[in-house]
Amino acid sequence: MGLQSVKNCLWLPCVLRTPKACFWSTAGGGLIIQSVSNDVYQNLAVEDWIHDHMDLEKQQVLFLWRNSPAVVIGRHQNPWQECNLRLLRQKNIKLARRRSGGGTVYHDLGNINLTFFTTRKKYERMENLKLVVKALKALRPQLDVHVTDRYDILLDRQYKISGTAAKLGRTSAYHHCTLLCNADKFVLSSVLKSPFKGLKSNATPSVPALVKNLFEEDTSLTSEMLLDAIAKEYAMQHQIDHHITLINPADETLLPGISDKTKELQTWEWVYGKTPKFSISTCLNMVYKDSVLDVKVNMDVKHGRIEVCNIDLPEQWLPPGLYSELVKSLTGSKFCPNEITALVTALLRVCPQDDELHSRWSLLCENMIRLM
Ligand SMILES: Nc1ncnc2c1ncn2[C@@H]1O[C@H](COP(=O)(O)OC(=O)CCCC[C@@H]2CCSS2)[C@@H](O)[C@H]1O
Repeated sequence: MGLQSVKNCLWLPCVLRTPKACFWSTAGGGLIIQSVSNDVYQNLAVEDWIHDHMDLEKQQVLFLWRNSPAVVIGRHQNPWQECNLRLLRQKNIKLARRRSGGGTVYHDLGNINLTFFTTRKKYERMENLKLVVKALKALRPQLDVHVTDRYDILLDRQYKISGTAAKLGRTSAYHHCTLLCNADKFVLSSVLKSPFKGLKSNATPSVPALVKNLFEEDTSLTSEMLLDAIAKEYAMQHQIDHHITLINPADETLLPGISDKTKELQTWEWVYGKTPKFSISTCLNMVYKDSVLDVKVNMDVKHGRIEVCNIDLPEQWLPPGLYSELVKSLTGSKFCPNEITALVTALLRVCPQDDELHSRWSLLCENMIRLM
């Protein structure tokens, strides 16, 4: 079944009922839905919505979704430690923090995401992954794919094609996983490299792996074929019809409260502010008038904000008043280039207009901002 034969929203005729009743009135033991959006925040919000609103005792759900380029970190991770934030900004790649634990992955349209929603009691990652492997094998029996004991799916015994994470609620749960079809591996590896040295934290570290795209192994495969094969296998195991119901995550009528969920996932406070406390101890090698100046910088960052800040500048390099103003305004600020740029620009404005001071200040600030 291609996308053209995908049935439109099954619950459209029942928008006047409560959302729960609405989902309820669809197929018996399960529902397969696919997002029409490629926005990572909207799609993660759909996960939250289903987790919070649906009665998964009555029917389990498989949610299929793909995102435009994004890096997705785990709930307890540190984005500065996990990826190259500067490169993400340059390339316009979104950064999202999901609610499940685990490591950092790269998404683009060449990567499929699958979310298996069940009650907490019925949550079974291995079964879900075996279902995916079975679907792949049904499509291409010669594929050498298997599930590892850390719930990755490997191709040819060594290449990761799928990573897993999960969220267990009080009564509901979901297990979601990726499937690399033809993602940009060059971008994947370059954005998942942190330039940071000297960062200390208790955040969950990712477990880097060699990755491969399924389409490298078989060029005749398409994402639609894979989605369809997975939907078929899921439908068979749940004894439901294998129609894929399209869902629009921007539809407040169908998913009341979804836009607030989407907005929350986009906030700085969620993406960066939820980072476990960390400290940075680094040395800025600043080239000034043909010599290299080593400036030690130590910072403690809590909730994404600078809590303690020490910059070890040579004496008299900056007027002492300006130095203490700098440290004072950095303390409490977001560890974020935009915020720091605004702050140092404002500080310089109240300083004497001296060329020498100006170039020293710019050099220091540029180096500090590059850290973030
Ligand atoms: N898209 C994708 N798929 C599989 N493996 C990937 C991907 N991107 C990066 N990687 C590799 O996995 C490691 C991190 O492995 P690690 O085991 O640390 O983390 C994971 O696997 C998390 C999977 C989360 C899945 C969610 C499903 C929907 S939203 S995100 C990374 O360093 C790369 O080497």
